[in-house]
Amino acid sequence: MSSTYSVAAKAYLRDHSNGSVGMFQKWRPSVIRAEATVAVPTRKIATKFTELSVQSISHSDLHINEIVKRQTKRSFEYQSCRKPQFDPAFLEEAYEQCKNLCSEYAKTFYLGTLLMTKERQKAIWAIYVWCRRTDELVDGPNAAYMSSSVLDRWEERLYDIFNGRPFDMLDAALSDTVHNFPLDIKPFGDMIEGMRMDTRKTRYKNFQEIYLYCYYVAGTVGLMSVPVMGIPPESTVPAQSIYDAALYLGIGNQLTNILRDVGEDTLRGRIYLPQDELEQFGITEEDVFSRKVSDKWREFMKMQITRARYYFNQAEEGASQLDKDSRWPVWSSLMLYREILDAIEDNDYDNLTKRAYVGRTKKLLMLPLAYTRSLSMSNFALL
Ligand SMILES: CC(C)=CCC/C(C)=C/CC/C(C)=C/CC/C(C)=C/[C@@H]1[C@@H](COP(=O)(O)OP(=O)(O)O)[C@]1(C)CC/C=C(\C)CC/C=C(\C)CCC=C(C)C
Repeated sequence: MSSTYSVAAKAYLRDHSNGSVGMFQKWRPSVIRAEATVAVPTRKIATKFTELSVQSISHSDLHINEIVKRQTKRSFEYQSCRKPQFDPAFLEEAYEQCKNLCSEYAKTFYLGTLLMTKERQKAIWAIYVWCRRTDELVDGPNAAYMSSSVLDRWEERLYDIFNGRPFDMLDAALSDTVHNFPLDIKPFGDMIEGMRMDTRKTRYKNFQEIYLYCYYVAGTVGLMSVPVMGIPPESTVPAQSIYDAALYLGIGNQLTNILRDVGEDTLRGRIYLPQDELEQFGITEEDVFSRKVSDKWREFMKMQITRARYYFNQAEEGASQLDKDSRWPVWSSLMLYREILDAIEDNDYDNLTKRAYVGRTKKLLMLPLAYTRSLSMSNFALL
């Protein structure tokens, strides 16, 4: 299917806020839902205190291998045959808007994208904007209007994007992107599923449930990014391990995000921490809601920080396997987010009343450091 967007269509897309759904094949995530119990062996890492489970959902349960296969296809005629034909000026403006949103909301990351090729930059900006808009549905100023039908409609729009029938200008940029790069729809759909989970759930029984949530809302970003960032032909490691690393970077980022925002989340009645582990440390929900930093809390946090660092370490090797022009933003994101964990330690583990942050100067100093890291290509076998 192809479609041409004229200036009139452009205006229509901008102004028409209730576009029809059109024909589409309903996409449904095939991965397990949070409530499902999955019998897979739990991997553990030893910490100073005790063993810590690090992964209790296997990537095959999340169907990652199938996504990798589809995204590493050498030819992707299945997409190019449906490539929408947009008016070039319209498309240029669409990408320009994505670029502006990205530079406004994610300054450091935006800076990191500047070394990438033009095509890749545009694609990452378009993906970024779609992810941000998805997140805003549940976390943004209009979150009060959130309902399952809003997410259903967003999912229909996702299908339309992949079918070359975008609803608005920003969707059109992504529609072009998914036809320029071998991007599979599943990680996008899984992110929407993560937003659904967020609206239903305010407690997480164990790390398995947290891991699933982190996969949905952030691991998916890693999976979306790899086909755009590219794996160079000289890479000797299996694509699957690079995708695993990308997913782990998302998990590490999201775990860090959660640890940074514990206090803020309690104000919304939410605790994104494993209840069984809180219990093991003798911490009750009331303790969390009273926002008092006790020694028990500090010990608990040390463990959680160790686990988040584990994921960043797992991601490092993969970051060095990406195309060299794409490594800088990845290293910046990795180093910057990991630094937030140090900031929580510097606050003596008070993430209940304080928000750990990395100052502007530190952020700026990190950019050349990340650049240096991005110059080296790893020779190590992964994972
Ligand atoms: C290079 C790079 C970082 C590319 C990713 C660009 C991209 C498409 C980002 C989208 C991020 C986004 C808006 C996700 C929506 C869900 C969400 C809010 C997730 C949290 C992000 C940060 O949120 P926020 O902006 O609110 O944070 P602050 O409050 O401003 O601190 C997350 C924590 C998830 C972020 C996850 C990633 C960026 C995944 C990174 C993984 C890769 C780019 C793969 C790299 C490949 C290898 C092989 C390691």
